[in-house]
This record gives sequence, C-alpha cells and structure tokens, in this order.
Amino acid sequence: MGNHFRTSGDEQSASQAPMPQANGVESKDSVPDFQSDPLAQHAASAGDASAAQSAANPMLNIPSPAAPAQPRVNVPDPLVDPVGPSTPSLAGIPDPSAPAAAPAATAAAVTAPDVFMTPAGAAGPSTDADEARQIRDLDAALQNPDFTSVFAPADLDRAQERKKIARQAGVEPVILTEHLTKIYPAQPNKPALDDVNIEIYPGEFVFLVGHSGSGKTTLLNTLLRNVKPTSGRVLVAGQDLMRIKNRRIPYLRRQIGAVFQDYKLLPNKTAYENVAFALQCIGKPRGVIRAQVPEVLRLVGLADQMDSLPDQLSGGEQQRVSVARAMVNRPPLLICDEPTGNLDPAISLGIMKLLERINRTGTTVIVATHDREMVDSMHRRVIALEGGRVIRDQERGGYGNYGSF
Ligand SMILES: Nc1ncnc2c1ncn2[C@@H]1O[C@H](COP(=O)(O)OP(=O)(O)OP(=O)(O)O)[C@@H](O)[C@H]1O
Repeated sequence: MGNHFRTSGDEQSASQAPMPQANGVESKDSVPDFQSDPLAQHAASAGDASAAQSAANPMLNIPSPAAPAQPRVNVPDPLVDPVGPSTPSLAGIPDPSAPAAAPAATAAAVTAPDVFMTPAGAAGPSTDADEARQIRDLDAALQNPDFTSVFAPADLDRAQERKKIARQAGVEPVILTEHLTKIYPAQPNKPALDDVNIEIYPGEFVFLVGHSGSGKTTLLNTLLRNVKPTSGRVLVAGQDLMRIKNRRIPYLRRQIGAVFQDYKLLPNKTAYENVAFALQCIGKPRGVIRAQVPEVLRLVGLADQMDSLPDQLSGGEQQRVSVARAMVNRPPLLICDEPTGNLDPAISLGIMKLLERINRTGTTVIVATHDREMVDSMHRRVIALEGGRVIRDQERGGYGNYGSF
C-alpha cells in the first residue's frame, strides 16, 4: 500500500519503495526540477534512489477535486533561485547579519490578513461603496478574539472527499487520529485534546493553528509519542501509538524529524557535531556521517559555519542547524512546533521556504504556528484547533481569526 515509512527491520529496503502516486498533483510549474534541485541531488548522492525519484516526482498532495491548481507563493524562493551558477545551494536564505533586502519582497508577497473569505476564496474588491463598507465592518467584527467556528466551521465534507480519493488511490495516511483525547491529570475537567479526528497523507504540508492553549503542542507531542493519549486511536508511520511497545518508540522517532521553537541544539557541540550526533545515535557508519553532514549543512546554507558553536550563530542559523539535523536522516515526516516563533519575519520566511523545499522532495510536513502572514501567504492545508477540538480543516486555507497572542 502507500505507506512509505520504514520499520526497524526494513530500514534499507523500505527506502527503495516507490513513492505512491495519486491523481491530482501539483501544477507543473511547482514540480521541482531534479537536475537543479539540491535536495533531490542530496537524495541521489546519498544513494537513495527512491528519495531521489520522489524528489524529482511531483509530491503526493491530495487536493480536493474542487480546489484550483495550487498557487505559487509569490516570493523569490531563496532555496530555488541559486545565487549563481556555481552555487546551486540553499545559500540564498536571508542572512540575519546582512541588511535584509527581503522585507520589501516579503511585504509585497505576504497578503494582508483577509478574514472575509467566501468559500471560493477572498472576496474581490467591490465597486459598491455600501457593500465595501459592510465588508469592512464585518472584517472589523471578525477581529473579535471570540470569533471562532461560526465563520470557519470544520470542513467535514472536504475531509471526507480527501479520505475517499486517498482510499481510491490506495494511499494510507501518514497520520491518523480517531477520537483522540488527552486529559492531563492536572486539568481533569479540561481536555487538552478532545475527540480529534484527522488524516494526513504522504507529501502533504499542513499548518496547525489556534489560540495559545488550544492543544497544538499536545497534538504534536502525541504524534511524537512524548505524550500518551487518554483515549482514541493514533496511527503514525503505520504504528498504533496506543499499543506501541516502549522498545519500538526509538524506531518510530527515526521516521520523524522534529524542529522546535527553541532549536534544542547541544550547546557544546558545533553545527557539524549537532547534526552528526543525530546520525551517530542511530548507528550510521562514520563514512556516511562524513558524507551526509556537510552535504545537508550546505543545503541549508551553512557550509561556512559548520564549526561554529550554537552561541556563535544567529537564531535563524541555529534553526537551520536544527532543520538540517531533523532532515539528515531523510525522515518521511517532519514535525515542527513553532519553528519561526523566535525569528524575525525575513528569517522566518527563509526557514518556511526551507520547509516547503523539503516538502517538495516528498516529505510530509506539519507545522504548528502563530505566524498569520506565513499561513495566509502559503495557501496550504490548515487545521485549526480550539479548546482541544478541530474547528476547521481547510484544503488551502488561511490563518483565520484567532486574535493576537
Ligand atoms: N504537562 C501538562 N500538564 C497539564 N496541562 C498541560 C500540560 N501541557 C499542556 N497542558 C494544558 O493543555 C492545554 C493545551 O496546551 P498546549 O501546550 O498543547 O497548547 P498550544 O496550542 O500548543 O499552546 P501554545 O500556542 O501556547 O504553545 C492547555 O490548557 C495547557 O495548559
């Protein structure tokens, strides 16, 4: 079936399993060119034929039949647009130390929060002054932080459609939760997760949004099996997390790259050593480590800072080390909890484009974020939580109105 995850016993062979194909792929424009795609080349040079192939292939993004072709994010992609012919790397990520030219592009690219959305998309400019005033008034009303699900109901029909298409294509979800509930003992009357039902398929890029305390981190920690659910069902990478034996958990985590707001780098190790450590922990031979670590650091634009300690790097650079560490083993699933929470907008854009670039190689990416502009500009699937419940699951959604935090 379409499960491209590896298990402990088939780590090598599973990497050669073909990527599942499905109807409805990204528009040709957004399909990465393998020859010019450094991540695809990384996969190929690492001897992983299927990863290289999946990098060259359109990723599996199961769209709604009703959805339009995925729009390109209207920003220069520093990860796609090489600095020059001899630098086909990801070095174009804005350098925090340089005076950023990016903000202008960012400002132009990032659409203003548009909360007054029709089901088909943003309401266009009205020529009728009265209608425009009403829209303005409604937009203002929707800024009320109490605004929740009335204008953004869970799109259950879409979820059903997605499920149906995937099943027809024989694809299994990377993540499946059924009636997932988590009640922390300290808060017995307030579930952190309350009857959460989601399916995420291989190759998807999903934003997780919601108020502070809505349950995003609890959900991600549940997927990482850092938190054990109270009830319900959770499947990740084909593993039933309610039944998984403790000795299997390390194998589960090998399939998942994780990126956190506070980077979680080892302070006394260099960038190189932090990334190498991830491979040492899973027993990779020294030759593999020597080949892959510089390569992945080059891909995130840190070729010149491999020997720097974390406190010699800017926040954006530290986060790039963290992303490099998360992806060095090419996990099929990348979980990011507020990866840009500590970064300024231009640097955040670079990190998010990096995650998008990784997603285009076939990696499923789930990102919890409060970054409204980023979510609105990227037009990806958005799952919104409130009070531990899914209140919206939108194919190409925006941030919605959750007030400020
Ligand atoms: N270890 C814990 N023990 C008790 N309650 C917890 C624990 N962790 C989280 N909670 C509670 O669970 C709820 C969900 O918290 P969670 O951290 O998942 O939300 P969040 O959406 O990630 O918030 P933020 O955006 O601020 O990170 C909150 O009410 C929180 O107080």
